[in-house]
Amino acid sequence: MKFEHVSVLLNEAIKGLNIKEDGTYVDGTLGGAGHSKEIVKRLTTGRLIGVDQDINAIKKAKEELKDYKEKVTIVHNNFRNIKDVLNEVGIDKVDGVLLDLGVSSHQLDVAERGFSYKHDAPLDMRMDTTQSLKAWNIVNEYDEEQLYRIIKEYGEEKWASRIAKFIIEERKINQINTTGELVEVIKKAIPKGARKGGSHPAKRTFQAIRIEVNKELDILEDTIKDICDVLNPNGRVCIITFHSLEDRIVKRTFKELNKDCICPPDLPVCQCNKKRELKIITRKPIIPSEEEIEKNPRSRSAKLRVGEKV
Ligand SMILES: C[S@@+](CC[C@H](N)C(=O)[O-])C[C@H]1O[C@@H](n2cnc3c(N)ncnc32)[C@H](O)[C@@H]1O
Repeated sequence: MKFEHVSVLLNEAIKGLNIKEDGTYVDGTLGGAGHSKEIVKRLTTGRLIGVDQDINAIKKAKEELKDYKEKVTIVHNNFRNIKDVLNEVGIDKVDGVLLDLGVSSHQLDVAERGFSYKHDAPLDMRMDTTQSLKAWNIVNEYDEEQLYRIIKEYGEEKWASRIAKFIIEERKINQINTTGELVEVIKKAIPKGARKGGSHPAKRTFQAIRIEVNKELDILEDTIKDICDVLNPNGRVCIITFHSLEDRIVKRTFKELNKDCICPPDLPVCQCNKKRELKIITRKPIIPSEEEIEKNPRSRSAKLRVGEKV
């Protein structure tokens, strides 16, 4: 299958990175290399380190960036390991880091990856296919309380309690092996009246399971702090998120990094010694134009936040 992915907030992210032609940049989420290509085109003596945890994305990015080989280093890894990745390629500090979070359209479109409720496929959802935890393990091995917690928290699903209960009931009879079987259980759990209109009934639960499989939220705060550590002064971090849970973490972490002392106000002298590390460039997140949303409906929920190392 062709690797199709339309980059979201492309111009806005490139502008946000404030690219210097001799700078060093990291794209932590290479995907189809749409953003990376625009970064590398702007470099003369500069360098781009591209990272993705999905081996298919790595293959695609290598092909897309083959004309820029001398300026690009591509690494199959999780962006949570950004410090190790830079260490391994002998780089100490960088001038910008981009994270365009979530799944690519390609990952959603390849049925056998098991990300989509629109195709029937084994329950997988791993971005990194070398890891052992799959959606199958969550659906068939988590207890009711764990299922409820992730569906409620990561899916913000109103019917989380019923969905968790119905999954457990189904498991007493049959294992749930495919995305299609899971969709049927979710449909049974959500009362018919509540299913009219709006989004697909399985959308939120699938999002929740995907986040749990790939530990998408657990790693975000620490990664942003690590990014801040590796940025040169005036270096930029640009993060594109696709749902409110991710955006909240980015907003909160940027705010924390933007603060000086965080001691309780009644302490006469500062004991935390915390220094402001990041200036917030986007007070409000940048969102796609109506034109972009019309051309690429997947961009609808995107938000870009930009910070600058002080
Ligand atoms: C939305 S796509 C990026 C698309 C890319 N910006 C483009 O324009 O083509 C997200 C990519 O990030 C990767 N990804 C998500 N979380 C990751 C992580 N923690 N570490 C490394 N790659 C990750 C996914 O495998 C996917 O290929």
